[in-house]
Formats: sequence, structure tokens, C-alpha cells
Amino acid sequence: MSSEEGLSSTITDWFFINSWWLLLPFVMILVIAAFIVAFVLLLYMISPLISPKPLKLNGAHVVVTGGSSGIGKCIAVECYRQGAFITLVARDEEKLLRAKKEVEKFAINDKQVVLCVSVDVSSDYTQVENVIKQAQEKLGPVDMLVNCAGTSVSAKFEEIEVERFKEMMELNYLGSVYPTRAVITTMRERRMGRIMFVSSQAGQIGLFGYTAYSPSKFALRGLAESLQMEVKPYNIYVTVAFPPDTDTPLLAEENKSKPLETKLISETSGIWQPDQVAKILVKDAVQGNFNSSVGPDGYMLSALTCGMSPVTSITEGLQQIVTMGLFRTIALFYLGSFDSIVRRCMIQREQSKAADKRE
Ligand SMILES: NC(=O)C1=CN([C@@H]2O[C@H](COP(=O)(O)OP(=O)(O)OC[C@H]3O[C@@H](n4cnc5c(N)ncnc54)[C@H](OP(=O)(O)O)[C@@H]3O)[C@@H](O)[C@H]2O)C=CC1
Ligand SMILES: CCCCCCCCCCCCCCCC(=O)[C@@H](N)CO
Repeated sequence: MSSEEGLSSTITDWFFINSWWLLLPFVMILVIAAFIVAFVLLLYMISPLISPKPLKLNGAHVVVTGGSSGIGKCIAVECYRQGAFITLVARDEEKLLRAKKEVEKFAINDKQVVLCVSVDVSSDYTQVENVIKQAQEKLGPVDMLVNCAGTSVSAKFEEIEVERFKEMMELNYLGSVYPTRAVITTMRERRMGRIMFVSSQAGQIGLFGYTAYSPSKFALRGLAESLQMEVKPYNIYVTVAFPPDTDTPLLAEENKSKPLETKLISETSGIWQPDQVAKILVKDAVQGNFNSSVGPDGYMLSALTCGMSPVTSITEGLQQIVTMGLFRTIALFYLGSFDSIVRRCMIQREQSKAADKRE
């Protein structure tokens, strides 16, 4: 072998080994592309999880429908003690004035105002729009609207007058649509705002005795989800609250005619005080959380029924992913016990009917 041949084969080997490097740019492009795709996917997953900036209640204008009693009144107090200006909306003027005096005790500065507006939130949209306009003229644009006006009926399906089904939808559902409709345009223009809908645990689970009430509370969730998707780019955050039984005049009234089954089933998540409930609801609305639940059963119910509802924090999303199967397992036991409550009550009723006949 001549030295020339040896040299050329060394050059060929050298080129052969090192020519792999020519592929390097392509490999790098592939790796970078993969990273970009992964990053974009991650951004997509993370983007709905980014928490909004909390609302400053100090100096904010908060409108509370149903603010003259129960949970609504406690929400007004909670906002007032954080420096907000309040508009209380309800029908009964005397009750409104009494509530105003109670709320005013919690002032933290002498500029704060409580305004009372008497209107039926469920009957005529134009009226609702007018009173909201008046309130905005006096206390400035609405920063937070709390839709808390509502009522309930608890009885067996065939014992509820058919008119009541319509009333429930009118007050609990339309009575939340109208005030929301009246504030949303200004909120959009200002690119800020909070809207709370007060649903109920009976708006997450259908229960014995709530055939008229539950659907009106489920409806709020559909409204809230749709609206949230529309207004999120305008920095407006929607909250749906799902309180358990709460010690208010409404619960006292409801208890007068409530079927035993409903009482026994609702006891599962206990009876809460309205000020405890209000604190949790206000905190969630201020933070812009979509879901607001009260107590351990409320927490489980919300994780279990999250469906396609928006998430407002990474921990919330992770908790839902991890706990859903476990909570469904627990829920099956609850459902079993509710069925047995209903069956036992039925047997008891039939026995006492038979005894009555014998007498
Ligand atoms: N208490 C409970 O156990 C639970 C209650 N909830 C929900 O919380 C909300 C408040 O309940 P709660 O505080 O117990 O009830 P209350 O009966 O104590 O308060 C209801 C408020 O709504 C007002 N209201 C009623 N009807 C109208 C109307 N047509 N137009 C304007 N205002 C009206 C009332 O004033 P006025 O009558 O003068 O108009 C009152 O201020 C309701 O939506 C209820 O469904 C949810 C879960 C549990
Ligand atoms: C893992 C699964 C956990 C399941 C827990 C189930 C608990 C069910 C309790 C439902 C209580 C409903 C209260 C309705 C209150 C209300 O809206 C009325 N009082 C209004 O007047």
C-alpha cells in the first residue's frame, strides 16, 4: 500500500465518522421543536389556572340583592367592615332600613355609605336596571354584585303547587339574571368586576323535597359558567357559592313544612351560621374563585361536581384530579344512606297511616 492510498483512506474514515455532525442541526431543530410544542401545551394547561388579582374592597361599591336578611345581610356586613360602600336591594323597606342600621355599626371610616333600594329583582327588568343606575349615580360604578335574593320551597313533588315551580325560576334564576345584566356593560367597559351567584348545595345535588328549588339553583351554575367564559378576557370574575343549610329566617320558614326526609338528608352537612358562610363567600369572590364551597361536605361536593367548570388555581385543579375517584366512592355510601332514609320514612308513614285507619 502506497502512502498516498493510506492518506486517502484516512481522509474517508475521518469524513465518514465526522459527517454525522452534519445531522446535528436537524437533530437540534427537532429537539427545539419538541420543546416548543411541550411548552405551548403546558401553557395551554396552565393558562386557565392562573389566579386573578384580588379585588380591593376598601372604597369599592358592592351591591347585595337580598341584603336585608340572612346570608345577604352578613355578606354586606363582611364587605362593609373591609371598607366597601354598600347598596342593599330587597322589597320590604322597613327590613331594609333595619339592616342598614345593623351594617352601619361596622364602619371603618366616616366616608362609608349604606344605600337602600326597594325593588322586586324578579318581576321587571327595566325597574331593576333603573335602580342599579340610581345606585351607580350615588355610589359610583358597581365593583361587585352579589346575587343573594332568593327563596325556597321544600315539599314532595306532587304537593307543590305548580305556580311555585315558576316562582322559583323567576326569583332564584331570573332574579339573578336581571341585576347581572344591569351591571355587566359598565364592568366590561371598566375591565373589572366581580359577580357572585348564591346557589346552594341543593344546586349541586338533587334531593328529596327540592324538586322546585334545586333546578333553580342548578340553573345558576349554567349561567355562571357561560358568563365566566364570556367576561374573563375583560377581567371580570364570576363566583358561584354553594352554601349548606344556614341558620336564617328562610331556613326557619322552610323547616315549618319540610319533609322529614329532607331534614335528615340535609343534616349531613350540618347547619351553619350566616356570618361564617358570608366570610367564606366574600373571600372567594374577592379572590375571583369560580367555586365557593362551605365545610368539608361542601368541599367534597364541589370537587366531585366540578365537571367543565373553570379552575382558578393550580392547587384546585390538582386536588380535583387526585380526589375525584375517592370522593365518588364516598358519595356512593352517602347515596346509599339517603336511599335508606327515604325508604324508612316511607315505611313509617305507611305504618302510621294503617294505624290511623284501624283507630
Ligand atoms: N338559608 C339556607 O339554608 C340557604 C340559603 N341559600 C340561598 O341563600 C340566599 C339567601 O338566603 P337566606 O339569607 O337564607 O334568606 P332570607 O329569607 O333570610 O333573605 C332573603 C332576602 O332576599 C330578599 N328577597 C326575597 N325575594 C325578593 C325579591 N323578589 N326581590 C328582591 N329581594 C328579595 C329578602 O327581602 P324581601 O323579602 O324584603 O324582599 C331578603 O333580604 C337564597 O338565594 C337561598 O336560596 C343557599 C343555601 C342554604
Ligand atoms: C363526597 C360526597 C359528599 C356528599 C355530601 C352530601 C351532602 C348533602 C347535603 C345537602 C344539603 C342541602 C342543603 C340545602 C340548603 C338550602 O339551600 C335550603 N336550606 C335553602 O333554604
